[in-house]
Amino acid sequence: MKRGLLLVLSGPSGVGKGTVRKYLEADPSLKLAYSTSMTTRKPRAGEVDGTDYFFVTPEEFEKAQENGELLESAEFVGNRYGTPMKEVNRLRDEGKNVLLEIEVQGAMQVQEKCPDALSIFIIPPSMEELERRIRGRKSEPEEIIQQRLAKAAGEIKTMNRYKYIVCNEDPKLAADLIAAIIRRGMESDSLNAGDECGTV
Ligand SMILES: Nc1ncnc2c1ncn2[C@@H]1O[C@H](COP(=O)(O)OP(=O)(O)OP(=O)(O)O)[C@@H](O)[C@H]1O
Ligand SMILES: Nc1nc2c(ncn2[C@@H]2O[C@H](COP(=O)(O)O)[C@@H](O)[C@H]2O)c(=O)[nH]1
Repeated sequence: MKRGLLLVLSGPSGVGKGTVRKYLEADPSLKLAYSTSMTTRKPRAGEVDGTDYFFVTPEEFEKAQENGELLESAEFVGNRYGTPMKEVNRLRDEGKNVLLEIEVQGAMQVQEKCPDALSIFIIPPSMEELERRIRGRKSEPEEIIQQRLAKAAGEIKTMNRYKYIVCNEDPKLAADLIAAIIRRGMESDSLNAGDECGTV
């Protein structure tokens, strides 16, 4: 069986990564499996442990990191986030294309460890629109919104370190463009020849 791809979807908070992902997940031909991250952030209303994130204590996060269980990790606006590696490898071995939805520090770590990863950076149509979206979501207090927006400009400057850049003006169009990138990756023999992304 052909090993699945490793897909990295990154971009500033509020750009619409999760929204675009939902469109992609609705297409079974893409054989996507979402990698559920670990975080020390508190759950938002409606978020489910084990589905949206594995919500853990700082001590549990530290232990996972010390045990070498994380493919990548980062601190983002006061909380820690990381990708459990074992599950990523298991799903790829099953032929699934594993999607990481992560911020830029983690995306850089993955690109270094796994040069075959298909990395995609999502940009907003404008900074004003990014602010409208992050505010419109009403999921964070003002202080955190300000911190996330302050980070966004620096994050956008890293976009040329990704294989693809997609503007999310319309989420369905952005998802269609990303689906085309994934299909092309699925047809390539060189991308998923068993890269050494680390094992647990
Ligand atoms: N193309 C779009 N046009 C207008 N609104 C959008 C678009 N894409 C996403 N949104 C809205 O923007 C808000 C932020 O989207 P979303 O939560 O998907 O962003 P995110 O990048 O996953 O954020 P985070 O990184 O903080 O998890 C949501 O309210 C969503 O409905
Ligand atoms: N480096 C990582 N970043 C991650 C991971 N899981 C999510 N994220 C990113 O963090 C920010 C904030 O997320 P939020 O849910 O608090 O809005 C956002 O950009 C996520 O994509 C991860 O495992 N590693």
